[in-house]
Amino acid sequence: MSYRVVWFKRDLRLCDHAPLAEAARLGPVLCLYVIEPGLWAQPDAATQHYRFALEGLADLAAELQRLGGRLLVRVGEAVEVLDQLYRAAPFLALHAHEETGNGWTYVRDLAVGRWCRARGVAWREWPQFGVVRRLADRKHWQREWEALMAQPQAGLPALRCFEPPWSSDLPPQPAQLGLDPWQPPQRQRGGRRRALALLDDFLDQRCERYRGHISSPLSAPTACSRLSPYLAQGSVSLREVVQATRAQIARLPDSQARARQGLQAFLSRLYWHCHFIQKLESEPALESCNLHRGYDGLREPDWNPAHFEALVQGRTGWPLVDACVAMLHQTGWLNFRMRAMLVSVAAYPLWLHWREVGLWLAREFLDYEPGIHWSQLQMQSGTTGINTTRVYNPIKQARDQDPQGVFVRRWLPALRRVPDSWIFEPWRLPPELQQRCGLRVGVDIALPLVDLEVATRESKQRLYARRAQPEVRAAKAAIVDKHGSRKGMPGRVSDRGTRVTRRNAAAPDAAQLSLDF
Ligand SMILES: Cc1cc2nc3c(=O)[nH]c(=O)nc-3n(C[C@H](O)[C@H](O)[C@H](O)COP(=O)(O)OP(=O)(O)OC[C@H]3O[C@@H](n4cnc5c(N)ncnc54)[C@H](O)[C@@H]3O)c2cc1C
Repeated sequence: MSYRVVWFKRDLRLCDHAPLAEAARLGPVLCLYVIEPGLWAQPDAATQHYRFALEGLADLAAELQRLGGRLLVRVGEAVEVLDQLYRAAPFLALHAHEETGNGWTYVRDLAVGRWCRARGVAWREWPQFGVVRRLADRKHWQREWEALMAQPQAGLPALRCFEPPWSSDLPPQPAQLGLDPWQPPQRQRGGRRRALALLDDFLDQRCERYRGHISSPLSAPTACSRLSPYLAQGSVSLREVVQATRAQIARLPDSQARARQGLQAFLSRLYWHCHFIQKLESEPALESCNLHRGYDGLREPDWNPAHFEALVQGRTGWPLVDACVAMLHQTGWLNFRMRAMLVSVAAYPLWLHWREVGLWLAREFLDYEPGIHWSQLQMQSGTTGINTTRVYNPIKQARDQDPQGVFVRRWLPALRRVPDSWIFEPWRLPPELQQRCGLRVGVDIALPLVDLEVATRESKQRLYARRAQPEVRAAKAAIVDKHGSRKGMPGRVSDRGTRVTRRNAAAPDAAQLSLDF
């Protein structure tokens, strides 16, 4: 019997799944998920991502079973698995969503394409985000995003499942895939049911606190939607979330102005989600090379392993930075402002190149989404050439976002008894007070690695000197053209929180910097 294979990757759902809907409309379907050892061996992969995917797979398998279907899970490289399947039971076509993943998935997809051509199997792919393959020009991108989000969700016709020739493989243990077994004990758990519950709760209740509460690491965990890992694994589709949000806005009475503002701000994030992934889609090299090649060699020769190690261990000596690292390690999540601050501290006073820092954070973030992640890493490190430089001072951020030191004391228990006046600069504590608080500076909390003010000033000077070079300035226009946001994009406000005007519109992505209000 001829059938079509639907290859599930980071789209673990049945709802709004165009490749599945189309395959089911045409005839019998085999639903396949491949656990690819090569993918999990990449330096950006972590046990938490793997476990989260398995949790999503369990929900997907249960949903399929309810419809009388079955999910086939195989362990092996994609081309190998497809070839074995084809030899056992030839199929007509391979259906999948387009994936803007890391360099490894890009190369794997090329290999799958070659295999399909060699076997005469039709490979059909559908976009799952507002990301356009082979985009010629950014000018009309926003229109395309709107059109995709407005399309009706793909409905699933009755499923006729092709009975696979084998049973599913048992998923290997993370260690068998070469993964470090650590996973954050308080991380979010995967699966569509959890994603939908979070979405409902956010749209009904939590959106009221979205504006004004997403910058502080204290309020952000409940004020933000927390949908990011589910969007990254595709347990919900972006279109589902956009449409549900728009429907909720339309239902809200006038009296619910705060909720409406919150939801509108949230919608602008969903838009930026795709804006950033589009950058990686259009420029796959940005995962490992500076977007603006004029910044090559700026930080590379000065790699300081001691600075990197201190950052990863949460031993920079700046309490807010170390508390964020501690929270991230336990939960797998941080809000936008604290992520930006971490990267800024790494890139400026610690003068670390973004690539190693980005790999570490990719493993730490449960929601790792290569397109957003690498674009943000470069943006916060000043190597895109098109963004206003924003350098976050971790002491000022602590005073603004955690004025009573509640967050810092929660994640750094050694500081619990330190009085407020010293809480963000414990190295200034007089020795007798240190003794009274039971704190040994240099032991319980590290001494700062560098003088924050001096190191930040020097790093900015180095960056500005590079930026002022005529050839660096000259190359900027082409990057703006290819990657810059355009006038009229949702949430496009300047980095001082004001709307982008014609006068300040020259810094195309300045807008993004203020997205956390
Ligand atoms: C250095 C750095 C690395 C980042 N890496 C990732 C990553 O790997 N994966 C990821 O999903 N987000 C990343 N972000 C963006 C942002 O911090 C997270 O999307 C957000 O904190 C996730 O929480 P949430 O779902 O509650 O967000 P909400 O505020 O509820 O936003 C809803 C959704 O909008 C999207 N979104 C939100 N903020 C942004 C943004 N600034 N840019 C693009 N899309 C956005 C996400 O999909 C998010 O789930 C990164 C930010 C920085 C500064």
